[in-house]
Amino acid sequence: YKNPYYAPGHSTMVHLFEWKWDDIADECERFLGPRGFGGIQISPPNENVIIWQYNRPWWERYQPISYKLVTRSGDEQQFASMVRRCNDAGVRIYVDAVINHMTGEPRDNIGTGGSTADFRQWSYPAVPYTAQDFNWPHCVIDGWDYGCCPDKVRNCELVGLKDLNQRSEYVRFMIVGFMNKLIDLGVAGFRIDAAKHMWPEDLQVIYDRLHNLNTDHGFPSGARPYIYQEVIDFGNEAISRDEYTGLAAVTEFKFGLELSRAFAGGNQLRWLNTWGPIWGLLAHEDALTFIDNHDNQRGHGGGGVILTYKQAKQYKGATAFMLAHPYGEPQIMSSFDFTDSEAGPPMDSNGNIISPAINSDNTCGNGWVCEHRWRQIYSMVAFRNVAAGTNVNDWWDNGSNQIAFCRGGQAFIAFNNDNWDLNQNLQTCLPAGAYCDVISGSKSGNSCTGKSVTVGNDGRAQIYVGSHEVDMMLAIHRGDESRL
Ligand SMILES: O=C(/C=C/c1ccc(O)c(O)c1)N[C@@H](Cc1ccc(O)cc1)C(=O)NCCCOc1c(-c2ccc(O)c(O)c2)oc2cc(O)cc(O)c2c1=O
Ligand SMILES: [Ca+2]
Repeated sequence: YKNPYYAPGHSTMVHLFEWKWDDIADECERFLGPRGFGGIQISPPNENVIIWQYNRPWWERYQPISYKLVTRSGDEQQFASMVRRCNDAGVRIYVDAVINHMTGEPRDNIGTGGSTADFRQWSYPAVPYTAQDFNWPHCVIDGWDYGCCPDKVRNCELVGLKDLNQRSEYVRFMIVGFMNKLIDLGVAGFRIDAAKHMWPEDLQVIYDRLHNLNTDHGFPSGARPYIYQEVIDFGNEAISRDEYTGLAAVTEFKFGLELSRAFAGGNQLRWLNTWGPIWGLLAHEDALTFIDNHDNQRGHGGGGVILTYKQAKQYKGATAFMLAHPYGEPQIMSSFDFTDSEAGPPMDSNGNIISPAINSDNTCGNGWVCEHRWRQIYSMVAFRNVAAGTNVNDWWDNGSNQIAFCRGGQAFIAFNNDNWDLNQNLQTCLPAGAYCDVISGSKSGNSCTGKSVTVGNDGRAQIYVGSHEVDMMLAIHRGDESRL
């Protein structure tokens, strides 16, 4: 359950938060496939309750009302078409699976597929679930339960959301049926939402009943789904993410916290020369890593200050480090612009999601940020692909916030987060020749729109990153995007 099964030459997952299925399929063909992205995390594809009371908040999609594949992102036919088109473009699909709970008790009683429920009777006829399928006696998790009482965190209701009993054979049957339908449609795996709120032994039973990935979508026979479990754990709760790493991968929330601290200036970059498990991070094969996610970019989920698209220079620096370093399985957040942390995606007066506009310079409009389309970010996906299979070597730092390292003999990157210029003759580990810096520009024909770097026969080059430049890093590699 720890192998994403990316297509050869592809890496890196992007969370296309709240995107519609037709737009995702287009993005796979016109951008993500050609740029070597490995996969996409999509928003929950099953029917959720409609919450107009808070003007369609983003979190309404985390309140299931049925397992019908009908949401504001599209219907079952559009979902199937997206998976087919993306797999054909070499881009995998991972589903955000909300299986811990159903809805709370919202004011309105109608789902995105027209289903209704009787929340107060724990009755969801569109599944169907009835009261016997939920944990009993009904209780709500309160703050101190996280510190004292694992049983309550699993068996009571998370913020009042009706808590399913995954020990029930019927509930397991319905959840497994929902997930196997998605696997048979060609998805490559799942994010398990709120995994901390479910018993590991119940999850193990569910995972083991999942089908192998569909070989008609290019997966090897016998391939198991890639599963990464959302366990928000900063080490101060009774439940530890270590209870879940034996089952499948786990979201590594400390990763984004530590890199945000380093790139926001709270910790010197030189300390990153030991980046990896000795920082208290999960083992490499267990870790789904990210700077920010849909929840903590809005300040929820505990921890500390997290860099987002709103701190562009530092965010691009931290993201470049995430993609340049071999540790973990990285995920890039792709957001819509927001000031209100509850706000849902751009929508028209009927509540239909507005598609991202693609501008002439390949950035997004209509309120979509599309971090994955920022040159400094997509260029680092190509960097990561070229560097696959190599380690970090030839680390250099200036004792504070100027660092540089190679990836084998394939790629080189330098960062400058000090208030003075980086201007050093450094070992790039690359063959002699000319390279385009893929951060300040790109290769165009046989010239560079940004900086160019000349590497000598000894692999060394003069590396310059001014402290006032738009970006804090310079990256070159042996791939076509950089090598002249
Ligand atoms: O802010 C939110 C939603 C947050 C959220 C949603 C999906 C996630 O995957 C997530 O990690 C957080 N929801 C708002 C509004 C809200 C929604 C429903 C409700 O009954 C009450 C309020 C909110 O203020 N929520 C309370 C703080 C965030 O508490 C939530 C957590 C959560 C936060 C920190 C933890 O350490 C933890 O173990 C769980 O997970 C969810 C998972 C869900 O599937 C649906 C949820 O409503 C929530 C969820 O409310
Ligand atoms: Ca639960």
